[in-house]
Amino acid sequence: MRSGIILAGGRSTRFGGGEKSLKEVGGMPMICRVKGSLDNVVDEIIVSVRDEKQRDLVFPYLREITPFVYDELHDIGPLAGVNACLKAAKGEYVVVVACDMPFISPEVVDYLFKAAEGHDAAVPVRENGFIEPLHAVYRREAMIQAVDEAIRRGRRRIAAPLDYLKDVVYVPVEKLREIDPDLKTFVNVNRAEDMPAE
Ligand SMILES: Nc1nc2c(ncn2[C@@H]2O[C@H](COP(=O)(O)OP(=O)(O)OP(=O)(O)O)[C@@H](O)[C@H]2O)c(=O)[nH]1
Repeated sequence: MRSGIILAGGRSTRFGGGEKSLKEVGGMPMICRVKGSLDNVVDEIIVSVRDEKQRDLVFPYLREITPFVYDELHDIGPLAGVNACLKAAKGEYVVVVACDMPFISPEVVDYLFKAAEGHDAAVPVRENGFIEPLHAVYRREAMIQAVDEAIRRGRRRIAAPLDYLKDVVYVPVEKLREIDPDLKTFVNVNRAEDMPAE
């Protein structure tokens, strides 16, 4: 079984003004686009929000996306969402993505699931060594322990748990061009000016 975790508990401080995940790209809120991209590649989707208040305020019309999972730890950033959702998920493998990646490719996600099979994770890596831990597949049980360890050591960077996984497959991003030639799957909207025209 495969699970999909969509992280949406951020405060969108760089974007400024309003809930970033609900900003529309191509006439659809980004988070709905992300969900649509995962629908056919995973067996369940979990949306990670900070707390019930955030869900009620900003996702009133996304209630069909269940379950929502709330952070158990606060003010530590995305790792809090990963931590809570991994425990709620049922899949042996999970894909973790951000809500602000409007062009996620289902084919790339499927490729990463297959690459992770029998390993602890499949994480895209760029030629310059930059990795994409928020567009990656993890073996859930191994990642639960790795995230716990990172948090216990006070390490909050989203890449920190990788140091505690034994067997990570790094997938060259260039290899993924065979599936997604323009690598739009990694487009990440952090600021208002990052919003695609499409
Ligand atoms: N559940 C949860 N998700 C978070 C948290 N912080 C960030 N995220 C999510 O993690 C992903 C990456 O977040 P960032 O880019 O670091 O933060 P952001 O809120 O999107 O934007 P900034 O506030 O401008 O940094 C996004 O999908 C966020 O919604 C958190 O504290 N809890």
